[in-house]
Amino acid sequence: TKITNDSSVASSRTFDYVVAGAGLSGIVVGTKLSAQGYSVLLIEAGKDLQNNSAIYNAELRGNLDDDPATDCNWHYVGSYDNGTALPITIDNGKCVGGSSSINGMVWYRPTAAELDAIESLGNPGWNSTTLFPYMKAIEHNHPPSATQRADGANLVPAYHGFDGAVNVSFPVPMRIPAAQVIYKAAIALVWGIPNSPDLSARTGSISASTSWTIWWDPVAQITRRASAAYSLLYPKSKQQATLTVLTEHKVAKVIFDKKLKATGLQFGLTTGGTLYTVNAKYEVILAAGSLATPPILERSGVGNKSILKSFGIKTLVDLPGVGLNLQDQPGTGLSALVDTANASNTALIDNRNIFGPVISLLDIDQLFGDEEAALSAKLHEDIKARAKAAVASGAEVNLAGATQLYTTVTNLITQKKQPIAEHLSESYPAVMTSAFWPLTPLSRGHIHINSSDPFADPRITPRFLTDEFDVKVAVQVAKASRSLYSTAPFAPIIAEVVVDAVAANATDAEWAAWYESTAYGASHWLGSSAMRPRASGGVVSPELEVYGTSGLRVVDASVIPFQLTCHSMPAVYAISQKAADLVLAAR
Ligand SMILES: Cc1cc2nc3c(=O)[nH]c(=O)nc-3n(C[C@H](O)[C@H](O)[C@H](O)COP(=O)(O)OP(=O)(O)OC[C@H]3O[C@@H](n4cnc5c(N)ncnc54)[C@H](O)[C@@H]3O)c2cc1C
Repeated sequence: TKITNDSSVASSRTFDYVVAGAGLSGIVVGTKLSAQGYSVLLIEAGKDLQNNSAIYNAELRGNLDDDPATDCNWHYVGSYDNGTALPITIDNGKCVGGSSSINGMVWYRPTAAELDAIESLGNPGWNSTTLFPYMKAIEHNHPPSATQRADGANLVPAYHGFDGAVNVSFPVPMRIPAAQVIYKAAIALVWGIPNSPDLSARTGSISASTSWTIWWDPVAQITRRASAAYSLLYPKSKQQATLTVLTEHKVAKVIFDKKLKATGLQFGLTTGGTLYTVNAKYEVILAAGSLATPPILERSGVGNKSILKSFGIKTLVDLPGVGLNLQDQPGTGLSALVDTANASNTALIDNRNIFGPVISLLDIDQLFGDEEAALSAKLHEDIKARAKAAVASGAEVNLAGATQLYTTVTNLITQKKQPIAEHLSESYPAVMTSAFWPLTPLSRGHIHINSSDPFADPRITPRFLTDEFDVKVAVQVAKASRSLYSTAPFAPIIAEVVVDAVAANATDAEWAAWYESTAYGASHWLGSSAMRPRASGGVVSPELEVYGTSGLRVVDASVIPFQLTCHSMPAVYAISQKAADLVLAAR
C-alpha cells in the first residue's frame, strides 16, 4: 500500500475506484475493493499519524488536543439557527483512520428492531439479518480473562466475532472495579435496570461494563487503539499494491460527464492552492463522513438548487435532502465529590482515559415511570406538528418524508421500547462523574456549504435540543443521574452530592437551561445524506447511489437515516462492508 502526500500519485491519473476520505468507511471500502485486484485511490484531507502516541496508545487519548503535531481533529464551528457560533466546537477525525483515530472506542451493537426499521423506511435489504453478520465479520473479540471477569467484564459470544480485523476487548487491568460495583448497584436501585452480561446482547435497555476497540500489547505494555487504519490499512499482512492513499489533500468536488455519470474527483492540498483531477474508471465513492460528504455534493452541483444558486454553483441535480436530517446526541455530565479518605483509591478513581466503564441505556418506562403512558400518547399525537416544524426549520424536505421518519422513530421509542437515554458511569480525580445524553433525539439540524471556496469549512447547524421531547429526556436523565449519588451504594464514598450542576431544588426550567448551556455533541453524527426514498427527502438509494447520478455512491455514516441506540462504529463498519459488496456486485 502506498501512503503519500505527493499529489503526483493521483493528479491526472486513472484508478478503477476513487474514494473521498480515508476514515472508517473509506478504509473499509477501499481495502475490500483493492483486495479484489482493483486499483483504488483514497484521498484524505488529514495526515498519516500512525506513529503518534496520542493516536496509537488508547490511554493517551487525552493528549490529542494538547499536541499541535497530532492535528487529527477538524474542530468544526457549529452555529445556532441565527448563525451565532455555538459555545462548543465539533470534534471530527481528520487523519488517516478518520474519527476512528480519535474516538472514544466504545463498542456495542445496535438492536435488531432499529436495524429492521431502516429497511421499513423503504430500504430493502438493510435489516438486522443482513447487517449483523458484517458486524461479526469485522470484530476480533478477545474474551475477558478470569481476572477481568472478576472485575466486571462479561461476554455473550453469540453477539461477537472472533476472526475479524478490529480488536475488541476489556482493558488490562479493568477500570475502577470498586466504582463499577457501586454504580451497578445504584443503577439497579434507581432505574430498575439489572446489570447484564454484555451491552451487545440486548433487545432494548441494558446496563453493563463497556468493551472498547482496544487490545493489550504485551510487548510494548500499552493498550493499543484498534482504529480502522491500524486494523485494516497499516498491518504488514494487509498491504496491497493496488491501494494508494493520498494524504493532506482535500476533495473539492465530484466531476460528472454530460449524462451525470461521475468520472472523477477534483482535489488539492488541504492548505489550499492548485486543484487537480483524478479519474475513476468505474465509480466515485464518498466516505468523507456526515459533516463533509454533503458539502462535497453541494460543491459538485448536487443539492438544493436555491442554496447552490446562492453560492454561484450550477445545479446538476436538484436534490434538496443533501445536508438535511443531520443528527447527533447532545451530551453533558455532572459530578459528585468523593470523600477525602477515598480520593486516591484507584479501585474507585484511576484517572485512566478509556471513557465510560459502565454504560446504561434507559427506555421510556425506566426514565419516566408513571408519566410514560401520557408521554407516549403525546409523542404519537405530535408527529405531524413535529414534522411540520422540522420542515419549517430547513431540517427536513417535506411533510410526508418527515412524518414517515418521525413515525418510525416514535414507534421504536413507544412500541419497541428502544432506549431513549444513555448514561456513562465515570470517575475523575476526586469525583464520580456521570455523562449522559438523549439517545434517539427528535431534533433535526442541517449542514451546508458556507462558501464556494472548496477549502472553507461548512456551516453546521445541529439544532440540539430544539425539540421539546429531547429537552424532557435530557432533564430527566440528568436528574436521575444526580439521584444515583444519593443512594445507599454511594453513601460510603461520597462527601457532597453535586459539585457542578444546578441547585438541589432547581426547577425543570433551570435544569434545562443548565443542560443547554453545557451540552456538547456525543460525536455520533449521521443522517445528512440519508438512505431514504427520493420523494421522502433521501439522498441515496438502497444501493447507496446518489439519486439523479450514476457511478457515485455514499458509504459513510451520513447514510444512516436516524440515530441508533449504540455508538456508531459497529453500524458504520457494517454499512461500509455491505457498500463494498454492492460495488463489487455491480461489476
Ligand atoms: C470524538 C469522537 C468520539 C467518538 N466515540 C465513539 C465511540 O466511542 N464509539 C463509536 O462507536 N463511535 C464513536 N464515534 C463515532 C465514529 O467514530 C464515527 O461514527 C465513524 O468514524 C464515522 O465513520 P465515517 O467513515 O463516516 O467518517 P470518519 O471516520 O470521520 O472519516 C471521514 C474522513 O474523511 C476525511 N475528510 C473529510 N472531508 C474531506 C475532504 N473534503 N476530502 C478528503 N477527505 C476528507 C476526514 O478527515 C476523515 O478522515 C466518535 C467520533 C468522534 C469524533
